[in-house]
Amino acid sequence: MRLEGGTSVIIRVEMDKQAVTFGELVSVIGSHGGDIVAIDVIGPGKRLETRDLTVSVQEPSIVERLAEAVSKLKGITLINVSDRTFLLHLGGKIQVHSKVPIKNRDDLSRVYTPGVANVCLAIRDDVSKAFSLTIRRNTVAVVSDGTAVLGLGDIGPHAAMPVMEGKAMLFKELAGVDAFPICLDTKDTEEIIAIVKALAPTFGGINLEDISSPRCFEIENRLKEMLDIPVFHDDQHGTAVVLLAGLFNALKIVDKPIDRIKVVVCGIGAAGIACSRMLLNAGVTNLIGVDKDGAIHRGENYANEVWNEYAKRTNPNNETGRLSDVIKGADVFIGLSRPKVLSVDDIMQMNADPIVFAMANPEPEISPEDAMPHVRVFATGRSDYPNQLNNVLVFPGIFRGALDARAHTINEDMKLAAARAIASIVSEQELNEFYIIPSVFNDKVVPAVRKAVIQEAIRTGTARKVPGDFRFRD
Ligand SMILES: NC(=O)C1=CN([C@@H]2O[C@H](COP(=O)(O)OP(=O)(O)OC[C@H]3O[C@@H](n4cnc5c(N)ncnc54)[C@H](O)[C@@H]3O)[C@@H](O)[C@H]2O)C=CC1
Ligand SMILES: CC(=O)C(=O)O
Ligand SMILES: [Mg+2]
Repeated sequence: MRLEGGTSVIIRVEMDKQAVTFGELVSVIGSHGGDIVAIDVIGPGKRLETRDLTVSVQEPSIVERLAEAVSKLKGITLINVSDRTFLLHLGGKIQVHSKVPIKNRDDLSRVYTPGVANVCLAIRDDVSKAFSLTIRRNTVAVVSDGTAVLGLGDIGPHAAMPVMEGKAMLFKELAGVDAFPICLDTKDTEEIIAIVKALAPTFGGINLEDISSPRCFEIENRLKEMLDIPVFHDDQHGTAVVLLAGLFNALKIVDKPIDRIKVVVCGIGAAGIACSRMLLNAGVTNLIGVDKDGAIHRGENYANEVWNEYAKRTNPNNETGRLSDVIKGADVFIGLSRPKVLSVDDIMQMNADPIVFAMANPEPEISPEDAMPHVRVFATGRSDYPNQLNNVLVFPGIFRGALDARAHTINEDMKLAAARAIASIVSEQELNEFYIIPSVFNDKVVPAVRKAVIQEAIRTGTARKVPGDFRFRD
C-alpha cells in the first residue's frame, strides 16, 4: 500500500569538492521535488567530504527518482538513503528505567532480597497494597492481537508492535502513565481473555487496541466482568469520545441541533459500533450504519449478531442500498472503514453545510484535497491536516483520571464527561471550520479530561480513592 502525505529522508553523500559544488547538488534535489531542511557534515575533508542531507518530500514516490538523479551527478557518491521514520524505530521506541539507583549492598538488599520479601508479605496480607507498593497504580497494558491494526487489517502481532509502542509512548509523554505494549500471538477469544486476566495483577488498567470486531466486544465485556480494573477498548471508546467532542463543536458551526441531523456511519466494526452507540446516547435520532455490503437494516438476518442488534436501534426509516444511496440528505458522514470509500459525488448529495469526518487511518475515506472544497467542516484522524479526530486526545487523560481515582471501570458517564471536556477546550471565540478540536499538544487536554473523569468516577461510585487535589473541593 502506498501511503500519501509528506515524509523526509536522510541522503548521505560523499562529495568531491573539486568536481561538484554544493549549489549543484541543492539544485538537483530541488528540481526533483526535494526540500533540504538540514545539512550535517559527517566526515569533513579538504577534497572529499561526507554529508547527511535531510530532505523533505511531498510524495514518498519522489524519493527514488531524486536519489537516482543525485547519484548521477559527477563528483557525488550516493552512500545511502534512510527513511527518518524507520531510523526512529531502530531498536524500538521505549525502554524501562529504574526509579532508584543500586550503588551498594545496602541498596541491593532493599530493592531485592532480603528486604523486598517483607514488602511481598505486606501485599500478600492486603492485596490492595499492590497499588501503593508496586508499579500497578501507574501502569497500563496496551494489548493487541494485531487483527485490526489502524486500517491496515490483520497484519499480525509482530507487525502491530510499532503501533502499540507508539501508544505506550503517548501514554507516558502526554499523561505520565507507564504503559507496556503486549502483542499476543493468538486470535482465539478465550485464549486472549485468559491471558489478559492472568496479566491483570501487574496493571492498573487494560487498554485493548486494534482487535477486530466482533471478537473485540466479547473480549472486552468478559474481561470487564472478571477484572476490578478498567478495561477499555480504545478503538471503540476512545474513538467515540473524540468523535462526539468534534461533533458537538462542528454542530455549533453549522447551527444544527443534534436530534435533527441525519448521520451516516461508514464501517460498522469496533469503532463504528461504539461511535454509533455514543451518538445515539448523545441524542442523535436518525443514524444509519453502512458496511461494505450496504446499509445495515431490519429485514436482513446478519451472521454478525451485533449487527442484528445494531439494526434494531438505528436506521429509523429502514433505508437500504449502498453508501451512495443512503448518503442522500445526510448532514454528517463519519468514516471508520477504509481508504477512498467516499466520493465527491457522494458529498454533493448531502444536505447543506456537510460535516465529513473521514477517520480511517492512515488514509482517510476521502482525501482532504478532494473533500475540503465541498464541505463545511472536515476532519481526519491524521496529524498533518487541521481537525485531528484521533483517540490520542482521549486515552491518556481518561486513564490518567481512572488510575488517579483507582476506578474499577470507565463507565458511560465518565466517557461523556471526557467528550464534553475536550469540546469545551475550544472557546467560542476560537471555534471555526478548521479548529473544532484541540491539538494533541494542547496542554489543557489531559488535565481537563482527567478532572472530568475523576469527578464522574467519584459521582458514580466507581472511584476507590479521592485524589489529593479533589479532597477539599466543594
Ligand atoms: N481516528 C481514530 O481515532 C480512529 C480511527 N480508526 C480507523 O477506523 C477504521 C476501522 O477501525 P476498526 O473499527 O478498529 O476496524 P474494524 O475492522 O473493526 O472495522 C472496520 C469495518 O469497516 C468495514 N469496511 C471495510 N470496507 C468497507 C467499505 N468499503 N465500506 C464500508 N465499510 C467497510 C469492515 O467490514 C468492518 O466492519 C480503521 O481505518 C482505523 O484506523 C479506528 C479507531 C480510531
Ligand atoms: C487511532 C487508532 O487507534 C486507530 O486508527 O486504530
Ligand atoms: Mg487503534
